Amino acid sequence: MPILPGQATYRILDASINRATEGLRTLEEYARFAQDDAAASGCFKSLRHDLTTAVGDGLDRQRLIQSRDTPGDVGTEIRESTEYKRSSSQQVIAAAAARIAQSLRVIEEYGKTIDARFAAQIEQIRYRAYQACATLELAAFTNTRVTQLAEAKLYLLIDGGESETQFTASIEQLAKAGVDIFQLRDHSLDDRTLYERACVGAAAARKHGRLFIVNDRADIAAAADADGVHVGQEELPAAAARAIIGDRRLLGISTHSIQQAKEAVDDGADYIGCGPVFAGRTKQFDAYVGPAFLQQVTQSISIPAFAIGGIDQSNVSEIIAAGCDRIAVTGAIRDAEDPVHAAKKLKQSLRWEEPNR
Ligand SMILES: Cc1ncc(COP(=O)(O)OP(=O)(O)O)c(N)n1
Ligand SMILES: Cc1ncsc1CCOP(=O)(O)O
Ligand SMILES: [Mg+2]
Repeated sequence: MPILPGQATYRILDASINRATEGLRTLEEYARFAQDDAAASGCFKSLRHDLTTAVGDGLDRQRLIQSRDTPGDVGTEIRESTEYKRSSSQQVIAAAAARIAQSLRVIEEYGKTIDARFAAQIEQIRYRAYQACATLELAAFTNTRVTQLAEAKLYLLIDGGESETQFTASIEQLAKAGVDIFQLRDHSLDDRTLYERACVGAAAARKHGRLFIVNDRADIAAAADADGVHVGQEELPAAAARAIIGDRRLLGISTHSIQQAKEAVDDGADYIGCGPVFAGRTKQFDAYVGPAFLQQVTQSISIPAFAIGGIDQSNVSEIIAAGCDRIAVTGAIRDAEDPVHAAKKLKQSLRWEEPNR
């Protein structure tokens, strides 16, 4: 069927309106279901609504529908190889944002040939869409776990406790006392109980804006929606753990030498554990790295590094003197007469203060 010039314009407009609406809907769903952000979701919904209203008022809907000729559209056969590839939700968002911007611009330009007032309305919608897309993209790219990790100083390795109730109560009390990261480390629990503790622990930590990591088990970390997993040198390799937990969860790796620390960075760790620094009651070792290793790490490693092993109030100053102000502990809090007080005191010791000059 030959296409009249006016019909071609309507055909372009129809395709672009559909594209813009689909893109807006894609972002609306992300804001609603992935970010639980009612304001952002509402913003995309009203953009969609305003676009539909502007089209209804400014264009002849019958002509739009009559111009549609999907089987005859030569463009449906042309596909870029990247068009079917989206390896993360961030890519989905970036693609949808680009589609919205382009299609609104097309509607505006071709709309000018029909009705200047309609084109001006679309221009306003386009500006609002730019702003909404930029805000959503920024939020999607910012991993709040990484931001929280960057600020964390006190990391506690904790077992599953006597019951779910006791476990969550401990996490809540210690989170208020200043523990920034909890790691569920319990080799005695069966998988089901470990998973259940991880679920309630992650929720309790999140309630107080703290992170919750699972020791050794990437599968349980992902299933329980924890913030990440911590693996040792003889456990899952970094790439395998990452494949299970995904890009948005944190990966911690134990390191015992500067080579291992550098490897961990290259392998994509978000943080490292450095130790064992001193002898402690929780786990026995044949050798200890001492504060000298911490000095090497603070001089050459850029990701957060937590000193671990036998650290308590009596020797935390040695860690700080080595240039490290992040510690991971078990016994210092677990075995204290007053664990909340012990956590508060450790946290105070880690606060960086401007030295007198
Ligand atoms: C923060 C942190 N650092 C080091 C370790 C030790 O991990 P690993 O060497 O795998 O030993 P286990 O904890 O699995 O016995 C850790 N768990 N956390
Ligand atoms: C799991 C682990 N890995 C190195 S040291 C350590 C135990 C930490 O516990 P504590 O602080 O009681 O020495
Ligand atoms: Mg381990």
